[in-house]
Amino acid sequence: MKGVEEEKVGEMRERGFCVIDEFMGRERARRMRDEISMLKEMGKLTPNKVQFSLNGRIEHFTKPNIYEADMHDPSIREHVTELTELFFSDEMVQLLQETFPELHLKLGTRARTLKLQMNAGQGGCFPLHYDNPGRPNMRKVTCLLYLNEGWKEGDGGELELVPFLGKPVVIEPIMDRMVLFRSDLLLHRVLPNKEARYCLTIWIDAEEGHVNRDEDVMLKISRKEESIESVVEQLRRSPSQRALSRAIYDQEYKQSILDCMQTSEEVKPMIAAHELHVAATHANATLSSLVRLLASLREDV
Ligand SMILES: O=C(O)CCC(=O)C(=O)O
Ligand SMILES: [Fe+2]
Repeated sequence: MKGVEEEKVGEMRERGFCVIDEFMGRERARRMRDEISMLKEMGKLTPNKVQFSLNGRIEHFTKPNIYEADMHDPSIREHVTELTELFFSDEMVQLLQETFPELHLKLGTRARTLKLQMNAGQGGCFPLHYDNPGRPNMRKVTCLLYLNEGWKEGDGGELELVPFLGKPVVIEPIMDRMVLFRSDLLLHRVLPNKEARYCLTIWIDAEEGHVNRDEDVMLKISRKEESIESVVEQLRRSPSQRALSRAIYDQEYKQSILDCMQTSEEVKPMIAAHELHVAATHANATLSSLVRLLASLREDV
C-alpha cells in the first residue's frame, strides 16, 4: 500500500479529495478484482439499494445493474482471502490517521465498512449524493479503489466529484486507482457505465464528536455582516453545505436520478422525495434567496 505524497495531502485538505494511482500494487489489485468477480459468478453479490427519505420515512429503492456485498458478512468472507485480509487490517486507517490526524479516524472493523461492488454495465450508475448525508452517519473518509484493467474512453462509469459551487472533476475508474474524499463534504455521482466495472469502497468513521457536530449539520445564516465571498469560502469547507445542496443542484440531482433509475417505476417516488426537500428549502425566504445567490456563483454554469 502506497503512502500519501505531500502534494496529495495538500489537495485533500484544500479540496476535500485526492487521487492516488498504483495504490495497492497491480498484483494485489488483480487478486481483489478476481475475488469480486468470483463472488458475482457465485451469486453472492446482491442488488444495491439506495436510501431516500420520503415524508419522514426511509425508503429503499433498487439501483438497476449494480451488485454489491458487505465484508461484515462472514458468508462473503469465507470465499475471499485477499479481501478478508484487507477488511481486518488497520493498515489503511493507520496510514490515513498518520497523514490526516485532524480527521480523528477510528480504528477497528466496527468503525469501517468495506463494500464490494460490480456494475454490470447497461447504464448502471449512482445518482448525486454525499456518502455521509447527516446524523447518525459517522463516515468521515471515503476510499474508492478502482479495479478495471483496460478501461477506455467511452466505457463510462467515471466518478464525478462536485466540489461545492466549483467545477466538477471527472475521474476515470482505472485499475489500482485510489480516490480519497471527505464523506461529509464531497457531492458525487457515478456516470452511466457500459462495461462490467469493479470497485471497492472503504468508508471510515471518525471518533464521536468529530463528525456531524452541530456546526456541520446546522446552517448559520445570520451572516448579514459577512461578505458573500466569505460565506462561500466557509461553505466550501463545511459539511453544512449539505443543507443547501439539493436546492442549488436541483436539476442535476433530478437528471442523475433519471439516469440511474432508467425505466424503473421507482423513479417517481425518488423524484418526489427530492422535490419535497427542495420545496422545504425554498419555503424559508432567507434560505431561498441564499440558494439563488449561491447558485448564481456556480463555476460550472
Ligand atoms: O462506484 C463508485 O465509483 C462510487 C460508488 C459510490 O458513490 C457509493 O457507493 O457511495
Ligand atoms: Fe458514494
